[in-house]
Amino acid sequence: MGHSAAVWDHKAAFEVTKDWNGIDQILLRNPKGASARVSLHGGQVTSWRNEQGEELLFTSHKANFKPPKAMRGGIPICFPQFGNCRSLELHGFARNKMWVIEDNSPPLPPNDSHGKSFVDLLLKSSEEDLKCWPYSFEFRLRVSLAADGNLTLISRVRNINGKPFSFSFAYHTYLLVSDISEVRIEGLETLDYLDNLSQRERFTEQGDAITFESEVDRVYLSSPNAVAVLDHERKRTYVIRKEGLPDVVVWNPWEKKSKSMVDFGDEEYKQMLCVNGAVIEKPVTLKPGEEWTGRLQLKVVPSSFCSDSLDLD
Ligand SMILES: O=P(O)(O)OC[C@H]1O[C@@H](O)[C@H](O)[C@@H](O)[C@@H]1O
Repeated sequence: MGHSAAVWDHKAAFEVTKDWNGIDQILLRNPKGASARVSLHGGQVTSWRNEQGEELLFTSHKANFKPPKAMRGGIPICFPQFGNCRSLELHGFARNKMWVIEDNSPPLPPNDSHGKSFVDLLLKSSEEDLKCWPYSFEFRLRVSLAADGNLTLISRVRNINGKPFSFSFAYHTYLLVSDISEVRIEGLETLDYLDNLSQRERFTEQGDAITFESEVDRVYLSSPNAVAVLDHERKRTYVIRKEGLPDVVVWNPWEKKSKSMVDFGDEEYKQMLCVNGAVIEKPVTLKPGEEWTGRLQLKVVPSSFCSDSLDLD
């Protein structure tokens, strides 16, 4: 199909294989051996590995990869809503749909593909979606892996019909951490957040950095464009950079909720942390013909690269 994994000359370089449910998945590789996997089910990134082959995203051992539910882990796409504010299913339908590969996606600025291995996916509203959300859209997702191993997701949502619509959105990123008790988030201090554990009541973050000792389910509002997740035990830091995504969901189910989730191990909360980029408090409104773009870049740096030099502005 014109996309060979061996190609490395600024063209899309990917390989399509089947997962164990027979669903197409795309494998992206870079020349140094880093890789990422994207499933056509949900357009969900299911794996991201560094040059040493170490996995960087969490996937539950009890994850169910069978459609129509999104699998527990990786990076599910929440659209056209995050949460369950409307009559739609929780976190919207996009994560439960089959996406298609788009060979000639409308161009993005050249620096979005230069030197990267990438794939473009497309989701369009189906007859079934129109019954519960009567708006015609095209959702384009580019997933790219750069030569330095950084993973970038670019979402473009276009209104292609006669009436305006509004949506909320999140990349529900499940980061793999060594021990949740040893993890700290920087970049969200002093911000206001909505607490999902208190009927979305608004609070102001008081801590110098966010640490974990119980269930957390919050939406931090209007955050800076970079947030860092420091994993002391593994001596590495995830740096999340985002554009068009003002809010950040921070979620860890902790012990009790973990036990109530059928597709999640009782102890797995210790190894995962959802920190992401989202648009939740002020939904995006698109008039016919308008398009919205939301970018998320994930990068891992050694923790010796101390937070003072992370430049989280
Ligand atoms: O089980 P789901 O639908 O993937 O949702 C997982 C969690 O996602 C979080 O973002 C929500 O804030 C939680 O309330 C929710 O439980």
